[in-house]
Amino acid sequence: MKRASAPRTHAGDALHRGRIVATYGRHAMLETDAGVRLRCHPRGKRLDAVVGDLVDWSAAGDEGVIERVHERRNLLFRQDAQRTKMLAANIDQVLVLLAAEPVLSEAQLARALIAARAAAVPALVALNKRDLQPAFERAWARLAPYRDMGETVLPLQLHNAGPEDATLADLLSHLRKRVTLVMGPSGTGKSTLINRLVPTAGVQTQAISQALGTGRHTTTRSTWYWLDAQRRGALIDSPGFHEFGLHHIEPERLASLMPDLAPFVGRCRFHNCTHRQEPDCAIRAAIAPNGPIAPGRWQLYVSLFDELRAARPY
Ligand SMILES: Nc1nc2c(ncn2[C@@H]2O[C@H](COP(=O)(O)OP(=O)(O)OP(=O)(O)O)[C@@H](O)[C@H]2O)c(=O)[nH]1
Ligand SMILES: [Zn+2]
Repeated sequence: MKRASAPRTHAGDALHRGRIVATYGRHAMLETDAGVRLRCHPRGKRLDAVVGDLVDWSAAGDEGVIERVHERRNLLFRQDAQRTKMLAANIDQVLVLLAAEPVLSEAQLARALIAARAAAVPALVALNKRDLQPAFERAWARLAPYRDMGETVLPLQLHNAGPEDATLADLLSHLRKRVTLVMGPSGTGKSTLINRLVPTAGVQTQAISQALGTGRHTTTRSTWYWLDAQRRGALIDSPGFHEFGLHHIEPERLASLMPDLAPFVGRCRFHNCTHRQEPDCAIRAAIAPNGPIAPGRWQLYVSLFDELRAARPY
């Protein structure tokens, strides 16, 4: 019986499969199927691979050359007037980590959820620092519209938790065997969470910084951490949450990406209703303090719509 020969590059070098676990500038760290990590760079000038990508690579000395990026199941990115940033590919879900303090920005949360939905990636919200009262209760109440629209919102306490506190275990049950992109504003506890769930995270980060030649204090763009020795679940941290640009989303698509507005899309008098001031608008008719559409959510929609429309040159 004839054996299939291993795939090769045009130059005849053997191709291997790997996964991108960190990127920095033109360089990336890839992990082989056997779990070995090595530094790699793209065949061409630009690195178009992102954390989570599956790639074909060939060996060049003790480095790898990325020959091809496999087709992606999904790709999460943000885009503002200046640039487009790919955050991660092939993920199972996004975790938006918020906290009692710093006071949460609903606009930031809404943007992250819209970006996830636009990429067809499920999202999960956790509100950390339950020990900080009454700030926690206040923040929890502000998240009521999100719970009402069906988002999963979990309370969390990463510090000062009593022995009977089950919030971290609850969150973990949502993370097991899944690949989760963790995002959230500065100071909500992302590093604390990753260090609690991935005891070797610090060592891993250091190894990556050394291999990619980044400074000791610069963080790479995104980093992949396995949650378990069997390498089934993973967390990806992603810096730069505050300027979560949505310029890749057409304004006309916005309402359908907001779960509380979406059921009313297509029910307005005008088929091209923008839901801002047109008569007989089904979305505006559904605005009420206790839902289905909270007034603040509609205001968020309007300001985002205007921003996205202004970002388009026509
Ligand atoms: N009171 C309280 N503090 C917490 C809790 N979890 C984390 N913190 C603290 O919150 C602060 C910020 O936590 P980090 O893990 O550094 O936050 P981060 O999201 O990684 O922040 P950046 O690195 O700036 O993005 C630290 O001082 C933590 O000790 C908690 O459950 N309760
Ligand atoms: Zn309308």
